Amino acid sequence: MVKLDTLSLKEALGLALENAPLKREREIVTLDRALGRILAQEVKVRKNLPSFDNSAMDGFAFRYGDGGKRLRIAATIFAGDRPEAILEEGECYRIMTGAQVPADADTIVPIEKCSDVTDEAVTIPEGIKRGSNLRKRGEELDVGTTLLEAGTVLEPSHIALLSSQGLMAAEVTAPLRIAVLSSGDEIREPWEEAEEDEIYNANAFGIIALLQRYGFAAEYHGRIPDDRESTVAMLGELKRYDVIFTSGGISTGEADFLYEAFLANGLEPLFHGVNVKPGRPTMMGRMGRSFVMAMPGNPLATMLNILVLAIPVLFRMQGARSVRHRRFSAAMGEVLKLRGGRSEMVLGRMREGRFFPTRGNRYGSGMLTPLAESDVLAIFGEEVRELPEGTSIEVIPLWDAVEFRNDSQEG
Ligand SMILES: Nc1nc2c(c(=O)[nH]1)N[C@H]1C(S)=C(S)[C@@H](COP(=O)(O)OP(=O)(O)OC[C@H]3O[C@@H](n4cnc5c(N)ncnc54)[C@H](O)[C@@H]3O)O[C@H]1N2
Ligand code: MOO
Repeated sequence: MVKLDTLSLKEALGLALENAPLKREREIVTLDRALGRILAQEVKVRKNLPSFDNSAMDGFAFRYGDGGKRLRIAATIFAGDRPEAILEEGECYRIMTGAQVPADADTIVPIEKCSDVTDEAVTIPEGIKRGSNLRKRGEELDVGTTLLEAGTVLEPSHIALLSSQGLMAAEVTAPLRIAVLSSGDEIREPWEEAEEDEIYNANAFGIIALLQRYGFAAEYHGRIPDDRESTVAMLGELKRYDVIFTSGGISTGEADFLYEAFLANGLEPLFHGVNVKPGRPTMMGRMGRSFVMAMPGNPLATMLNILVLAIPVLFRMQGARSVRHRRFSAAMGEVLKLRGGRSEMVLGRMREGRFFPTRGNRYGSGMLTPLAESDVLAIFGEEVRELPEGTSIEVIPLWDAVEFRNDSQEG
């Protein structure tokens, strides 16, 4: 019989992040397909932003020293014009937003701040600061500097930045190939007929959807057979996948031979057993070039451990430069007592900055409904036994649980 490890959640996550193999293959995608993909190489600035001095306002461009004077309008400059510098003494330009500012003007005042505006002349107010409303060439981005680093997870802002550089495609890491399998004699697929003593497969499609939520595509590979030999054979066929998810059959029970079947296929386990509730039997390791993540059968345990342990690892494998759980501070909305001795994941809902444990934290890891009633997750350490109302804690939003940063801290 297998004896489970008692790694802390933090140690388990650390081990997995360190040891999960990186996806090396790359591909080029057009920017309309690049959202959520991960840059495979640094992109440098190739066009200054802005690329010419221009006006931030519809108004008048003048020499700073002429503030407070009445000036003749020498020319009107529109966006797209290529104006010459033609100012004589006592003159200014009428200028539109985004239009080039000639070198002989250095300050811009919006039209609504001026007085006595006619077609020929304008009175500029006093006290306008030198350089006001002038967007200088290169002030935002300078040619040759780094625009985006390798490992950036492309957000809408990044797509806009790449487009601003005249780029229409990006080199990103190829998507991870992910297989999902389930195990258990009692499991029937949703399209099969389940007797009273059989249960429908909730995990496989829950897992696939959870992965999709975070931008990963997975294929359902079916049920693991009930006997040892065919299981060994089936796992042996999975080596073309980068990641293999299973749910169930990984605990210490008589019928839980999944672990041995992985070992028979060359699995090098990183850990089997995490000191967390729920999720105790979770196992991860490398099998050839594949990374195996065997999750517990209990549906809630599977979903929460994928969120907490698997999603950050997938981002790392996919090439993300840094990934961590997104955490918000909150206050306990009511007292919470815990058993202690094991980290505990507690589902809850937020109301006005306060955290309310779902059903007073009285539910089992075999259930699914608590997840549907919750929007955040709090994780408490092994030493925590009581959290009085008002205690400040951190919560992870369930459906937006990761963030990407430059610093290398994970959590
Ligand atoms: N002696 C011990 N027994 C158990 C321990 C332990 O440490 N010592 N851990 C318990 C914990 S915690 C969990 S979690 C379960 C996990 O066991 P397995 O990963 O081997 O999972 P199964 O026994 O196969 O299934 C558990 C439970 O989940 C249901 N299940 C499985 N797959 C699905 C699916 N695809 N869709 C819906 N439901 C599924 C299954 O019917 C069982 O009810 O072990 C405890 N026991
Ligand atoms: O820890 Mo088990 O994973 O309670 O459900």
